[in-house]
Amino acid sequence: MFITVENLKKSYQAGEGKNEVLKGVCLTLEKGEVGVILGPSGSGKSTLMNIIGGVDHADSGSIRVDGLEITALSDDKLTDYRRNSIGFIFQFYNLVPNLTVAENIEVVSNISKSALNMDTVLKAVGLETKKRSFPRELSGGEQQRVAIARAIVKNPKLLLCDEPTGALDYETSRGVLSLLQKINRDFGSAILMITHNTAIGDMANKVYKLRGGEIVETVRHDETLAAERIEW
Ligand SMILES: Nc1ncnc2c1ncn2[C@@H]1O[C@H](COP(=O)(O)OP(=O)(O)OP(=O)(O)O)[C@@H](O)[C@H]1O
Repeated sequence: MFITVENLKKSYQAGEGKNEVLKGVCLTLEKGEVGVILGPSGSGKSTLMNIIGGVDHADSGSIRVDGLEITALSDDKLTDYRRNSIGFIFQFYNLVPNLTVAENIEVVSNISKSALNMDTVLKAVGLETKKRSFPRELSGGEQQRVAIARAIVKNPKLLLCDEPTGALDYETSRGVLSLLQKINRDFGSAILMITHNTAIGDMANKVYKLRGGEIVETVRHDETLAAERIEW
């Protein structure tokens, strides 16, 4: 198994008491699979993803990514893991406004051990001609493509996507989902995606439904739908 999350628990302090945000979450993903985490606001989706991405710490439980036990890593090793193994994509693209498209991508490729070639990545996201543009000169969909290029340039084992289409219209969303599907196919990165949109689950090999910090249902698809065919 490529990713195994076992009995993951996380609480935050809330006044005098504790807010139990993850109550023993388990999930698995094979190499190159797409997983979707569906759940209402506050169900713990971002917390789960942050812990898998090495941005936050669990209270207990285990996460293995390609044989590496994340919960046991020192801070330095966790930084290495975040820097080299994980690509992050968010709803709001988090681009640096005064850097060009190429420079935004270089911020990441310069510190990655096995960075891909800039032109390969720009071609993969269809932005060859926008290399010298600034984010303000791009549409929302194009900015998200830059964010995707920045995430994949490090050649990550796992792409973590938190509502990647949350700020985009219907057609642009489908374009971004289709691009993620193509990247999954061509680069072999596993994808774990958070969404409120149940229809997006149809493009995933596995759908995990999270409610109140627990996985209440797991759906496995033997066949996945091409993003262009998803409707909502
Ligand atoms: N750093 C933190 N400190 C304290 N509480 C937190 C922290 N991060 C998240 N929480 C709490 O954990 C709960 C789950 O938050 P989380 O962001 O994981 O939910 P979510 O399912 O991603 O929600 P949304 O869809 O609205 O983004 C919420 O009650 C939130 O207030």
